Amino acid sequence: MAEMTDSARRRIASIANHIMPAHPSQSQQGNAIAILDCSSSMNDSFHRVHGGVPTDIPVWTPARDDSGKEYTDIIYEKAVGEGIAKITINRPERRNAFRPQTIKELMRAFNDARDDNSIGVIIFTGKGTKAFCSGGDQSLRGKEGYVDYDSFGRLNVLDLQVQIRRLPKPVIAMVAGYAVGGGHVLHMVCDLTIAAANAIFGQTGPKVGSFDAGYGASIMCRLIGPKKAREMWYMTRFYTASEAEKMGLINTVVELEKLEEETVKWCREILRNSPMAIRVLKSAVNAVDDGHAGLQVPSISSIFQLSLSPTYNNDARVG
Ligand SMILES: CC(C)(COP(=O)(O)OP(=O)(O)OC[C@H]1O[C@@H](n2cnc3c(N)ncnc32)[C@H](O)[C@@H]1OP(=O)(O)O)[C@@H](O)C(=O)NCCC(=O)NCCSC(=O)CCC(=O)c1ccccc1C(=O)O
Repeated sequence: MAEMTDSARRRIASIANHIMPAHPSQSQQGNAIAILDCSSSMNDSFHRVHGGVPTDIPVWTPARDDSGKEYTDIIYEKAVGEGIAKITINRPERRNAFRPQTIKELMRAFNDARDDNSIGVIIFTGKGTKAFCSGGDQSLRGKEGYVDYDSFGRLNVLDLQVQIRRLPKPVIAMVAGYAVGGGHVLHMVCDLTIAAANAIFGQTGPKVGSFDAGYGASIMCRLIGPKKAREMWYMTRFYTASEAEKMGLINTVVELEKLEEETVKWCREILRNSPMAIRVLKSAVNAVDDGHAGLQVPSISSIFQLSLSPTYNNDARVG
């Protein structure tokens, strides 16, 4: 094979950066080198690349928010050198059921990921392979619902749902095992859901006198239609991952072993696109269900402000 001149190398690097713009957290040079590797002969990175998107698992590093508090119920991580955050409910012994403390920690982590300009996509998942989340922790539920003022405060999961909907970055639910009850609503409020073949979806609330007459009802109707939504809520049946996919409840199903790999691949594909376009599209897709409250999302008002500014940049990553 003929030796490549420096100018040819630079030209290919420039085209490569045009095709796959570097994420702000990557150096332009690093990104170009990755593409150049693909364009050269059959080497290791060529094999790792599928459809132009690397398929290797990122290196996850523990992340913190600025409260200085430790996490007990969740794991919060960021991918080294990539714009991906991962937030994991870490109560596998309870099938990742949430208690008020869990929700408080999730809200802190989602806030941090929202405000971190190097993050473009957030993965939301549960520890282990048996459950994404089994809903509210039933051991804390008294006659008056999930109230334990002394130790935790009220169960604030509805605030978390709103936070995920308003968050101006895509949140991807990565589901292995059960996503049931309030845990099922949590995957529904995410932008996308990628499920392992062992995933099970369902609403269990009415069995224990609980219901979600907010997003839990409205988004479900939007996703699967009102007849199927009534079936899911009234009958409290469970559905397999392939049934859920056919119903339009989730985006795709993959083998359990490939779940994180596939989810990260989707994240990387999203990160190649304009974050501003994506944040406005998220608000737009949610607008019908979120009404005027949804239109208050900062992205919309930011765009008005930015478009009046002479320095307006279509790809600006505003917080
Ligand atoms: C999820 C299961 C189907 C899994 O079954 P299986 O794999 O056989 O495991 P188990 O042996 O049942 O469970 C293992 C272990 O985990 C404990 N556990 C499981 N789920 C919970 C839970 N939700 N809370 C507390 N603990 C849980 C279980 O007790 C076992 O512990 P051991 O010590 O080993 O015995 C199955 O576990 C199951 O059906 N779980 C219960 C699902 C459920 O009913 N969830 C609550 C639904 S209601 C809800 O989530 C609404 C809350 C809410 O978010 C809400 C939202 C909006 C408005 C209002 C509300 C509201 O206030 O209600």
